[in-house]
Amino acid sequence: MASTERQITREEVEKHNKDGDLWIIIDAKVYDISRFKNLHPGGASVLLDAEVAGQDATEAFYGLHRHEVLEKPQYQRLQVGVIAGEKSTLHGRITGEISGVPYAEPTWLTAGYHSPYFTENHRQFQKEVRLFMDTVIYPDALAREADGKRPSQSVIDKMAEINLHAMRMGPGKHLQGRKLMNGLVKPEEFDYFHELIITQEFARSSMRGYGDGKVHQFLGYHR
Ligand code: HEM
Repeated sequence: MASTERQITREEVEKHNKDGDLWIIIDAKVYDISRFKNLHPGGASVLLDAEVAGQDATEAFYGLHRHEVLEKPQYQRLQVGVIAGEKSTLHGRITGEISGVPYAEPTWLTAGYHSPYFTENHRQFQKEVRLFMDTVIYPDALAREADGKRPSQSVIDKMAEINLHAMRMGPGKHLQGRKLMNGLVKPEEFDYFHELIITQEFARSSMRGYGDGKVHQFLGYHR
């Protein structure tokens, strides 16, 4: 059985509440932070606090960290099991997902908002661009941010395949005869609002801090 499936009771976790033998619960998952304690960027003392050591630290954790911290492999490895009979309820962003949080998305593209300019095709286009950003651009932006290298050729090729750069230049003759976004939008239907969506998606991904400057490099901007 993988260590992340091991069923552990809350009573058991409470026993591991001291320096050298330290467990905590975050969102029904049990983490052994005995050794990590001394490497914790937030210091060791907070982890030895009576309300944290051997306890459910979900609120304390989410008050101070982004969810993505727990998704990093070096921290995922700290998980030793799950609380018996309980289920995790918190998750990070779902790939390609359009946020339901009020004002997290451009209002004119949110469901129920009527606009004389934006059509269903624009909304579908937004979804496709978001999915492309999440699955193709982000992973490479993160990796290139870490190693300082240029965007991967494979990513540039994929961008060329859907004609992202051509679309980024806006509507016009240069789109004629090209297949845009796998055929989702016809060259003669492509308008400034489609272009706006692409620009917004790149800006959004930079704001989220995913490979910040690197995301702009994909569009040919420079820091
Ligand atoms: C498995 C458990 C934990 C991991 C992997 C972890 C990891 C980290 C990391 C990577 C940082 C650097 C900042 C960031 O990237 O967000 C950090 C900062 C911090 N952590 Fe934790 N942490 C854990 C549990 C906790 C708990 C339970 C507390 C509770 C009280 C805590 C309190 C803090 C504080 C006070 C900071 C400094 C925040 C700041 O400087 O703004 N951590 N932690």
